[in-house]
Amino acid sequence: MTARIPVIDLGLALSADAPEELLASAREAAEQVGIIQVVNHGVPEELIDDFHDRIGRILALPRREKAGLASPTGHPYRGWRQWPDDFGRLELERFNIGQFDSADDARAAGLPEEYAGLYAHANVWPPQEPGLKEVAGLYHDASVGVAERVLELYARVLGVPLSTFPISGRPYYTSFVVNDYPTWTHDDSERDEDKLLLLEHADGSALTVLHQRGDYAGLQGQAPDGGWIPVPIVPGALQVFSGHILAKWTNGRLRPGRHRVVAGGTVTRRSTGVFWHPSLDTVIEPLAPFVGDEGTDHEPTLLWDQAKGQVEEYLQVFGRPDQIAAWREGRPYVAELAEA
Ligand SMILES: O=C(O)CCC(=O)C(=O)O
Ligand SMILES: [Fe+2]
Repeated sequence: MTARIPVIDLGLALSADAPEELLASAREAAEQVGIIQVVNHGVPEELIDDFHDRIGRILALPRREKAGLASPTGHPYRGWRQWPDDFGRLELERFNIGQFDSADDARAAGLPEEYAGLYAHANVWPPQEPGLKEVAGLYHDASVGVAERVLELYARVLGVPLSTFPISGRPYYTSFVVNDYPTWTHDDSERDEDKLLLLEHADGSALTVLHQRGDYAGLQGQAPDGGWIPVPIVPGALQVFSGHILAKWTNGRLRPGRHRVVAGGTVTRRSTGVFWHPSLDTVIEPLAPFVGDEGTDHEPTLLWDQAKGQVEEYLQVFGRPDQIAAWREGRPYVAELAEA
């Protein structure tokens, strides 16, 4: 059977009378690709539009003004940032929002002291868009609700109770990013591999809830045979990727959704991802119903051990020398771009 990325009516799929074929298509996609699109997902269209429009006004500001929205301390996951490729050509622009505005806010929300330092580098809230913070909060929370409902769907299609997954009663951990991809004017290669704006990867989350807008299917998901399946823009739909945590919980029964982004289209492509994880003190390991007689090859890992070193690891792999210097010295980093 050819792997597919279905569009699932989430409300219907979670209802008592969900059609069998709908549940089967969700299960097949989760087992084979790790990506679905969802509609009737419960996030109001006006909220998605409001967030999209507000962040769009920020991204449309002149570069000089946006440079003022870079993290004041060079944190790679706060505020505005541009990613040039090796030729200095703009590949991706991002606006990152931490789960809490500050370590104090994290403590006040009940995050144990040992983790509060993750939020020592404040969020950047653009003065140009005073309502952004509130709308971003609503959008984030609604996306978390979608992740929770998709996990409920996957529990259902796997035939296990939702309580199998260690997610209740403790604060979840999230990250939140807006991606803005330029149109690609540098060459007219026909090969997608020559026009990658975001390299293939699977997310480190349990589930990622994405919203995409543009005029072409730039997002692709990987099929079991290694081929790439376009994820078309379906108005109103959200995309949900299974991350490494879900794959590990299910002992590999559910596949982590590998995905990448290629250039194309005539307008800027934009996506917003909310990466949903269990609480930072969770030991991530295959869960009992998924471990048969043959056991598991997965070692247990503490989520905190993954989260605490994320910035250093990222900079070691991808950081440019001037970016690393800025971070070490606690000053903003704005990438050099080649002259257009
Ligand atoms: O832009 C997209 O569609 C995907 C973004 C993504 O994969 C990510 O931010 O991890
Ligand atoms: Fe991703």
